[in-house]
Amino acid sequence: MNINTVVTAPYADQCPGTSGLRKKTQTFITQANYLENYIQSCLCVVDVDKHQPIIIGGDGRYYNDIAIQQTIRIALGNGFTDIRVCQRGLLSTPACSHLIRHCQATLGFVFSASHNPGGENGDVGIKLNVANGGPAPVSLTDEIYAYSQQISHYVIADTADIDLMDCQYYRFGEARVAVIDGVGDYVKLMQSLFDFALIRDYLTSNRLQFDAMHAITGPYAKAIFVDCLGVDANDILNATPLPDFAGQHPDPSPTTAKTLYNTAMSPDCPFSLLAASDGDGDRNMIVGHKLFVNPSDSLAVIAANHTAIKQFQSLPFVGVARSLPTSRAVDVVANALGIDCYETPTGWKFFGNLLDANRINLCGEESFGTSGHHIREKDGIWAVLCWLSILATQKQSVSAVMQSHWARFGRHYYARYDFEGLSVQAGEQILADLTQKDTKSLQFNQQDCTELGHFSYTDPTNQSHISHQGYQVKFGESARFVVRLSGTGTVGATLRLYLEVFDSDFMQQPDVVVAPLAQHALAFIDLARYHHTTQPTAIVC
Ligand SMILES: O=P([O-])(O)O[C@H]1O[C@H](COP(=O)(O)O)[C@@H](O)[C@H](O)[C@H]1O
Ligand SMILES: [Mg+2]
Repeated sequence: MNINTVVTAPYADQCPGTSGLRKKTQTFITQANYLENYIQSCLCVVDVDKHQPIIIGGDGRYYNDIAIQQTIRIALGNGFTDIRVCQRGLLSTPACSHLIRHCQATLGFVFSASHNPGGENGDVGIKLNVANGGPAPVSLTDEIYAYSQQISHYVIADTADIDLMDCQYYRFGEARVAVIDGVGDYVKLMQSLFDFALIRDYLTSNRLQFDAMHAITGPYAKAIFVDCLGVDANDILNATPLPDFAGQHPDPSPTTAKTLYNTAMSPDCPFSLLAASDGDGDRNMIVGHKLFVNPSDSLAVIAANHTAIKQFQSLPFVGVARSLPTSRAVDVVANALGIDCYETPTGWKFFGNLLDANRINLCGEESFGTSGHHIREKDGIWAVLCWLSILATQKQSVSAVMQSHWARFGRHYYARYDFEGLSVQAGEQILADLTQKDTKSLQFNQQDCTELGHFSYTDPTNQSHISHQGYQVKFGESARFVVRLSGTGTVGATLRLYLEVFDSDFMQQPDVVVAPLAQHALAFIDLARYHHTTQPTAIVC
């Protein structure tokens, strides 16, 4: 095996966002060494035993094949001797997290831009996960970025493409590249965490519809829902991963998973539970007949019903965590259970240390992410299995489960308004100017503002500190809004406004309840000064 050293030069824009490096596909295609620079930077900085396994896969999107083959060559060039690549290159983010832990790997790459569109004109991303199975922490991504800014060369093996169709080994001197099954170990993990007999029995008289959105969860959904749990294969929509996701946006939301959502809202919907996952399989959307379950509520319901889930039956249920903009519905449950509840910045990487320290068993985010201590990533299919376990145990519909939850704990009405297409400068200016606001007379529904400011977080396990993670305005326990900039886009800036209003009357329309708070927040931000419209481009409600 020949190893070549290739001279290169830095790209200024290789700073990772909320979840890895995400750019337009064309950035990777047209800019020489763009991928290679970043992979080399990661491998130089990680400081791991090169004889331990590393895992490589992706969500099946356009450019995955090139990224995977080049990463194998660069890993070989850098002296890694145990490289494990998934069959056909297919690996979901949660399955990668599990494989890392299961094989005692030191790191894993998932090539995915998550819920962002794929194809030649879509997006490509590089997610790097570390030895605990979780996303690389900020300290590491900062170092990777710093390395990428002074890179002068990368090292690459002169080897042919590996055939990824079948599971087999390839030897290169003392190094081995193994093509492994990316699905089987994850299926075994799910079988160990849930009572499959209970769920299977429930599904003999109740139907699940699942939308894999032409993305990575198709093979996992077939193996779990169809082969193990007896779901009709026709009830798994868009189950074959396609490089361009059939031109769709692989985002599990009411607007993008439209067919499934419309089925749920139709009077004669035959399904008890409808669900979807995103490009790389870590997000989930849960819908019942005529009821969209807000992700923040989903987290609270799973916490309140954790005893219905086998995974949570054998260990003490000690704590939960949510990101700042996620509603406080789970806080109320944690309070009732007498357990800890942590508030972290947006991004799954902030949950890892809490999970490693056994401070929490369950965590989630408003952005359609939920997971437990079984891995260090959010997990779309796992969340669906949690809901199936709850429905099978309670023997009630999704809306009955929600109504009894709200009757007990009250309801946190919630919405997220997204304003896309801002310039980066305008986005940053809005957040900067919030600091200057006069807030003395700020009130909502006769309630004074009780707290406001930029959110900072000190990780209680290692005291690492991070500031400016979103601006929060609180009106006691009764209402709150948060403003932050998205960290997952690839063009311009997206401003997100998160709105939360608590009411014990749970039968109102969420959009109606949050509308006055939205007006209040938009006036506070003074969005019209920075952007041509105050109409959101998308509302998740
Ligand atoms: O894209 P994913 O599924 O990896 O999701 C990523 O981004 C989300 C926020 O996105 P934004 O910064 O745009 O609000 C985070 O909540 C999530 O932890 C992170 O993994
Ligand atoms: Mg994702």
